[in-house]
Amino acid sequence: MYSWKIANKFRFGRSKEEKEKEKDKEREREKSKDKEKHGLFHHKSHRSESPYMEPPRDSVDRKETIVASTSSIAPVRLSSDVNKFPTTNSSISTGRDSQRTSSDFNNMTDSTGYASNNGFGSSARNSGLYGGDPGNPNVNDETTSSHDVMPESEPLFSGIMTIKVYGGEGFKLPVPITSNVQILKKLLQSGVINPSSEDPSTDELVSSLSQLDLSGGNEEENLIDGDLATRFIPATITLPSSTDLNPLLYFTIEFDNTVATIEPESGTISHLSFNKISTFDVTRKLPFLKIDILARIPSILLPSKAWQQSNSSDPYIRDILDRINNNQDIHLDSYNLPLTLDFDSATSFRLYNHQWVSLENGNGKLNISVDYKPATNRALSIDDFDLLKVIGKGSFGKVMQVKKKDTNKVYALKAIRKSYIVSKSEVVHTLAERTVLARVDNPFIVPLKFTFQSPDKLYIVLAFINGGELFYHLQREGRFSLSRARFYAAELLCALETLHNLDVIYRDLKPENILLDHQGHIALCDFGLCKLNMKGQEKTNTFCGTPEYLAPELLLGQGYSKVVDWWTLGVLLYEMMTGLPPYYDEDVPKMYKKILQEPLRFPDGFDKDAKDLLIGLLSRDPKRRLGFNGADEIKSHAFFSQLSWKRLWTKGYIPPYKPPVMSSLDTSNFDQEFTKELPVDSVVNDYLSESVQQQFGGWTYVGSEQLGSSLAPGRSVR
Ligand SMILES: Nc1ncnc2c1ncn2[C@@H]1O[C@H](COP(=O)(O)OP(=O)(O)OP(=O)(O)O)[C@@H](O)[C@H]1O
Repeated sequence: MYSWKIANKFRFGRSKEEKEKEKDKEREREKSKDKEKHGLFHHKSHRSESPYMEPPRDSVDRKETIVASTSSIAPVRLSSDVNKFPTTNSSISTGRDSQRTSSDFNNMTDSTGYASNNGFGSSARNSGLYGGDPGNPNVNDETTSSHDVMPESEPLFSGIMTIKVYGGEGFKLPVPITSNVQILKKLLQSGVINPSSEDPSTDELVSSLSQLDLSGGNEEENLIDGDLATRFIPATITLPSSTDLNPLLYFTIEFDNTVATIEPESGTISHLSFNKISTFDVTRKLPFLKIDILARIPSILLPSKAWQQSNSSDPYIRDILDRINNNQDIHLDSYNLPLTLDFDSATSFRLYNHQWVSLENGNGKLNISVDYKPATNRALSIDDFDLLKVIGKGSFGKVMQVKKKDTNKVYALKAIRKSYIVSKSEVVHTLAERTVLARVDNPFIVPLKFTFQSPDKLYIVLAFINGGELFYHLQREGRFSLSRARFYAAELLCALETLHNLDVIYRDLKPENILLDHQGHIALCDFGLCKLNMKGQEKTNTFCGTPEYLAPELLLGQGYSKVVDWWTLGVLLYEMMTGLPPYYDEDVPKMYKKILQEPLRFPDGFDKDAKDLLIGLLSRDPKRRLGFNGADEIKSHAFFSQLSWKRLWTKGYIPPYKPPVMSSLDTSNFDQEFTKELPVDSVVNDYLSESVQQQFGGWTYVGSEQLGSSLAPGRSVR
């Protein structure tokens, strides 16, 4: 993942330009130190010298995944050999980032003298059949062929769901708003109050409102109680300083992590009219769709600061006021609308007909209809999408924000050049990514919508997750509060548990691979390092992952099982709570040595339960690591005792932080380096032999597990 990219220490073969940049950076750092010494910086707080305390975050680079496919390059004998760890600079083929050719890869010898040739010839590598430890029968290595990672056939299922929202009733504002006459006048003029009623004119209404004792006991300020406001205040307003219409209330419908925002057309807060239609691509039989009601109250409508201070002893009100003052939307209520998609219907179907749906906590109701229409299972092509923005670049190609032409739904589309992955011997990993995504069904894993291919490229269409990477948020904030770290760890634990239940090891947990959705829930992405078919305690031996997150058994080349993922969960929790991974060192071999030998240290005052959990997860002996006997072991730890896993599973907790996302089109959480690029699907003219093309058979996915190798014409869009 490359957004918010900063200089990368772990890439090897750094160019002259990069080295120059680093020197410049070093000079800048020196200058900064000088400035700090002379008191020119007052915004940076001093940090402890303690090794486990947080250094300036900007000294921690984006962590680069390393992908090496041999078991023989990793083993290091403790202590005497500890300085001979393979590093990305010397010995580990990064696979994705390496400039080496595949034949270099075959005969590579690292600086420690460990040969990296795994016994497979170059033809095997070129066809993606690489990796492994042929000498060790107990070890399951990357000898998987494309047939092993290709999905079994499953019944076809896909369609289009149309949701019509007619109106809503009974909503209210969660806080009183100011009754300043100027503002009220503007507000009341800005919406259609209630065309059918015999309401007095705006002026009359304003004057009658200002004569009311609306202060609710507060003599000094004239306020309109949230409940009362509902009858007068339009649902959509223009503010004194603007001409734009803003909804005070809106709601979102979420299906399979694709979100539609429904804003009112007219009416007052207690009596809204929507008249909106939204269509969703259905590729999985999910049991419900999620409806959330949110308030977007401009801070100009809030009572004075003095009022806020004297009335914020209630944590609920305080939280709401904080959010409004920080321009955040307030979650008011939600409802999981049950869906019965479990039918084999070749014809259209009405699931709800003008149904009034009451929200969970009784804060209003909505009138809706839901229709389902089965789709014709044809393979998609790039022509089915409008390309909107570039949002990121992976090692194999770019990721674009796109809009599907028929449903108008916004997705992330990852385009991968076939010839490139073949040349990097990454066919198996790429197929594994698609297979895992197609099989997995977990609320905290980015949902796959479709895959298709052209003669030159593979395409993956995913739900567009627009709250930004966890890495980005952690960088900005330094560290997270205990409850926020716990929330993310719990959702990730569920995601990893699901993968393990499918016999998949994830292998690359880190903040860079975790996205936040529009509400602030976790969406794990980048499944390019997944290892499939890992039953029980079965071991594999491929040296891959991210240096800071490598588990000791992986470094020691002893073979590793699913339990490595629990180590990485521990590293991530530690990083979220302190700002740095536990054994972080700029020098990679030193960091590996620390991972194997250094005691685990905690800052003073570290939460007792968190400490105990981390000691369990970061146990160097995989057999004694918490989670060795399954995820339940971790779930029942005291650190999570306040959590209902059932509720968590349904996204039932309101996330502690909501990223600033205005709509499904919003790309403000993505690096401008990408978003300012022209979104084009570049033309390539690679020749791929029939046998190479055959490896990609079964790639195509439109909600069914398999549409074979169907090749779309692959016209490039300009
Ligand atoms: N579903 C998504 N929604 C929003 N953004 C996404 C999505 N998937 C990927 N991205 C963005 O695109 C970037 C690259 O994606 P990704 O990491 O999957 O590519 P990759 O080639 O596998 O990367 P890597 O080189 O790290 O393996 C990510 O950093 C992320 O910012």
